[in-house]
Amino acid sequence: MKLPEGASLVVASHNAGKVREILALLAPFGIAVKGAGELGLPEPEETGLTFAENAILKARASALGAKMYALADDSGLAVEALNGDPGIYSARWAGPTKDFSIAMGKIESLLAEKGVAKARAKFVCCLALSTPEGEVETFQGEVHGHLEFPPRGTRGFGYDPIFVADWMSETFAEIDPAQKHAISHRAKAFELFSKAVLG
Ligand SMILES: O=P(O)(O)OP(=O)(O)OP(=O)(O)OC[C@H]1O[C@@H](n2cnc3c(O)ncnc32)[C@H](O)[C@@H]1O
Ligand SMILES: [Mg+2]
Repeated sequence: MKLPEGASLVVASHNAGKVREILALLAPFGIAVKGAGELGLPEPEETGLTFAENAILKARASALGAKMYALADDSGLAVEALNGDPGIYSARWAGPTKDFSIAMGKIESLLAEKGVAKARAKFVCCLALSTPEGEVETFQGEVHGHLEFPPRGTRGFGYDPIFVADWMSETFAEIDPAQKHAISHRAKAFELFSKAVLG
């Protein structure tokens, strides 16, 4: 589907780190963008069992609520030695206070119990675009790498301080945001989205 000329877009996310990245990725396209928070849209319960199901339900909730096109992002970190956990539960592992040092510590202890060092992991991002009527399309991207402890860096958000992409030595929280946008799961999903929807 194509975004109609002059249509504005709601970014259906309540995560400030994600919204910042999505706005940076959208910036070159000159689209009027609004945040789900500023429109007072609720944060729906993420009852899906896949990234795509959750991205779709978030996009639809905002699109139908605002009567606008809405772009949602469901993403997370999947650790190979933990059978893909925390995966779609990545936000929930940080608990109600959204403390990612807790979530990263939990991953570190589970890996230590299994005796795994430099665990293979990937970030996954599924973007869903919904029309104001609730018709949806999804776009998925991944970036592969490994985990290093203790966490390093102050940039980025969430699990960035423990993730090192293949061919890199710094964590996603240490690199420049422009470098993250060149290779990230979100950037790869966004490339598919922009070609299909904005191209
Ligand atoms: O649902 P919304 O409102 O968009 O915000 P959220 O934070 O709850 O987002 P998700 O449900 O998609 O949960 C994904 C979690 O995975 C983590 N995550 C996703 N992308 C990431 C990235 O680029 N770097 C670090 N952590 C990331 C991050 O901590 C998120 O909270
Ligand atoms: Mg969420």
